[in-house]
Amino acid sequence: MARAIRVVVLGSGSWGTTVAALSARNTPTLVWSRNEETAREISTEHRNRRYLGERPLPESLRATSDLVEAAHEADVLVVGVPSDAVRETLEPIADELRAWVPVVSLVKGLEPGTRLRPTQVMAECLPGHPVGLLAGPNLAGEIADGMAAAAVVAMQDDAVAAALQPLFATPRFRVYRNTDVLGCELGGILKNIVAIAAGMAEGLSVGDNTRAMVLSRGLAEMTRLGEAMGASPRTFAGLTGMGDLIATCMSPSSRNRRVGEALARGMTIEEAVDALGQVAEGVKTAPTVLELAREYGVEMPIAAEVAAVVTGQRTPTDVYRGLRRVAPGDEEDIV
Ligand SMILES: NC(=O)C1=CN([C@@H]2O[C@H](COP(=O)(O)OP(=O)(O)OC[C@H]3O[C@@H](n4cnc5c(N)ncnc54)[C@H](OP(=O)(O)O)[C@@H]3O)[C@@H](O)[C@H]2O)C=CC1
Ligand SMILES: O=C(CO)COP(=O)(O)O
Repeated sequence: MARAIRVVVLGSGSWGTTVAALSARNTPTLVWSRNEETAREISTEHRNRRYLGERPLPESLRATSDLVEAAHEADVLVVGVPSDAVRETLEPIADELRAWVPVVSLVKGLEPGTRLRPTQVMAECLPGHPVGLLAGPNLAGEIADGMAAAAVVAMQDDAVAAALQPLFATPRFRVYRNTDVLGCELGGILKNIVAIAAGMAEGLSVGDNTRAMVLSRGLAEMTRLGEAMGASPRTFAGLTGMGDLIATCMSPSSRNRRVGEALARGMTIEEAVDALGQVAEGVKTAPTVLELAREYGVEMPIAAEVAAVVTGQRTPTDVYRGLRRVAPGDEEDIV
């Protein structure tokens, strides 16, 4: 009998641990933490209290703080560290992985400096491995609580995606497939910026019409950039686009939305990020996305306002007062 596929998850934050817990229900799973104490807590107490409180983790889920040991075990490698830590995490294990181990990104931010998407960084660090992602409206706490949700495994090769699907799926976690890796990845990255705008709106107590405007115009500019870069516009209407945008902008537990709310209440960006104690990818990604928008000749007025606030050039109040700055054009003018 063939042995079971072994999944290794790099990163023991809220989402890395939650995905590892899903996978551990289906197949042997090991999570790597850079923190020895967190690895011990997961393996022996079946908890990750810093990120998931008292939620119990499967007893079968093992953890290690030895990155090379983790790499040696992987039949499938899942990467769940923040975007600015992907390269430094993967470079040391490039020669430790077996050939052709599929790499699945959970990461929703661009690499600062290079402007590369996480799957591009992964392909650079781990040449020859199939690289894709798992994304969708997946707030970690809700999934760790067993609430129903859905996600997408995006891989260029649909056969690889089909093999990965059952590793993460549970009766309450539906996993779809998509071959538009670029569109699925950009959806998860760009919605974080709109979520900061939605958080600012929340902190300023705007009306529901304003909330809806931010979401729908946010989706329009996400789609516009995605199509200019070569993604399918249809992807942005799905789970990884509109789905993730709605979940993140509506949920008080979204870290990106919470940063926006804190800014609207007068905190500086440094205070807002410190208070969070977890990653909010939209903060560093907003200025980087603007550079991409310029390169592709695409208008992204919401991202521009968010970038101006997170870099301290404007306040949330100025931004919402400044909604009139850009004259409205044709609504259908997506590209
Ligand atoms: N949380 C969620 O609901 C979802 C998150 N995501 C995405 O998943 C990615 C990971 O986020 P999430 O788990 O939420 O983040 P958290 O902030 O909850 O955890 C980050 C994890 O990465 C580790 N880490 C941070 N910096 C480094 C580094 N330089 N080298 C190695 N490890 C590092 C942290 O270790 P330590 O604890 O030691 O600091 C921690 O284990 C992000 O891109 C996020 O956007 C995607 C979908 C849902
Ligand atoms: O990506 C997420 C939900 O799908 C998590 O969003 P936050 O990082 O804003 O919490």
